[in-house]
Amino acid sequence: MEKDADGFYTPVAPDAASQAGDRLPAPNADLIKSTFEVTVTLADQQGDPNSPLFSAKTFEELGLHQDLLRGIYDMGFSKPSKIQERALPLLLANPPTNMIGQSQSGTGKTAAFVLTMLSRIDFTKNTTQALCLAPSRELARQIMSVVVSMGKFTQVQTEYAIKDNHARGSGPITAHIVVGTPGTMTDLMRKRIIDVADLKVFVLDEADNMLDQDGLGDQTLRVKNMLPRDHPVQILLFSATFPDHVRSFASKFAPGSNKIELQKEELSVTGIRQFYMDCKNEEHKYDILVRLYALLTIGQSIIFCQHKHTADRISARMTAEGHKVASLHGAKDPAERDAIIDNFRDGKEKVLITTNVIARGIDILQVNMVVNYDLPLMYERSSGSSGEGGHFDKPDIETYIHRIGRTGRFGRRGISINFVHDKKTWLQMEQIEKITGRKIMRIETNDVDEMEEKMKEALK
Ligand SMILES: Nc1ncnc2c1ncn2[C@@H]1O[C@H](COP(=O)(O)OP(=O)(O)OP(=O)(O)O)[C@@H](O)[C@H]1O
Repeated sequence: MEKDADGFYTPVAPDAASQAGDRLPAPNADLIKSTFEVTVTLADQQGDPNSPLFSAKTFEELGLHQDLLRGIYDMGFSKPSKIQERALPLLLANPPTNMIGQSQSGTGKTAAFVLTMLSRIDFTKNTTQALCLAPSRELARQIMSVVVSMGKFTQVQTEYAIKDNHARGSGPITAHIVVGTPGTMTDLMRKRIIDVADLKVFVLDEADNMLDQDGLGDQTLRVKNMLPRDHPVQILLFSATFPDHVRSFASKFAPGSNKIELQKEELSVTGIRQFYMDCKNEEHKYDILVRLYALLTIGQSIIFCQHKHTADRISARMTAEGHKVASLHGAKDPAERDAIIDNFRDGKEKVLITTNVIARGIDILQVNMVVNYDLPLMYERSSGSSGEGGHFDKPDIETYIHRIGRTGRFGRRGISINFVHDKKTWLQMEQIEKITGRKIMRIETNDVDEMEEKMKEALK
């Protein structure tokens, strides 16, 4: 079969809150009352998408199986969030329709697609019927924990497609739902360890990243091109961001989709107060981070660096100086990565120094502070004739939105602090401020009391 210019084959139709500090921000907002508006575009252009018929105020009215409703309530959810209210009626309708769903970080996208996967499984068959891909093993493991919690009262069987999880020679996977990262998923499908003949739902979480040609696009497309072509598979793409350059590819990847979109100026939630600190130079950034330590441990915090070696360097230095911090990045081995994120999730570590590996999706409610030790930058290829080389000069707006979205989850308050240390980084931050339309306030670096005051105020 021929592939087209975009590499497609014929398109297929349609916590554990824990022992963290005692001054945590309370979930102070009911998301159902949230002010952000979404635009709903229906695939078949039939009906008024703003009619109440297309939204669900309660989980009961979705016609879910009793076992799934029990799972939802057991997780402590009482009402659908805004994205769930708008997306679930469309996701669960028959015949199944593809969906491109966008809503801000921490607003409940996971539950929307997990419920869809669970509600479409035929539990009388021991075959794989839903696949879900995520950009990191940490996120795949988190999604799996939602599948397991929500499916607690069903007979759902699950399996991972992440590195080092499926022992060599352990035989075919027959689990109903497989969650993983694209490289391992491709590998297991190629070796026919995963058989997708009965597949009904295919989900991409963090879909803009999963489809980006500079990201995981090629690997994701390989998985897509191995899906069955003799029956429709419902394709669901979810993210808080869908930059213009992936939007049209996304529409081709999930043809005939219903779409839920955010306005550009509403990409990040209002509960996150954003600050910056003027540092004198790289070394001063380190000094400031150390001075912030007491504040970082009020709740939990994530410090983002551009490079693995920076994360390792500052965590080693802080540890040597008697501070308790952990570092996590993609060069660590899988078992170590799992232990580090699990300890952080359980509140055993309060400060996590990391890279973009956990910039997306990670949901740890106790995280009330995010520090951009380095601003997120995008790799730009040189326009020269050789096409070789490139540079990191432009701010990566999407990654910024996802990074700060690790705090302020589901209506909670959180703060983010950017370290700027020269003209270039200042201009990059100015660009972020302009594009996201959200004010970034200055905090004085040599006045610790003011620093503490402003932060406590922001978390109230
Ligand atoms: N209806 C609900 N009622 C109460 N809590 C909910 C509800 N839906 C989701 N949550 C909680 O909200 C938090 C954020 O949800 P989730 O991780 O799905 O956000 P997200 O939209 O996928 O964010 P991101 O864009 O960062 O991936 C989770 O802790 C989840 O348990």
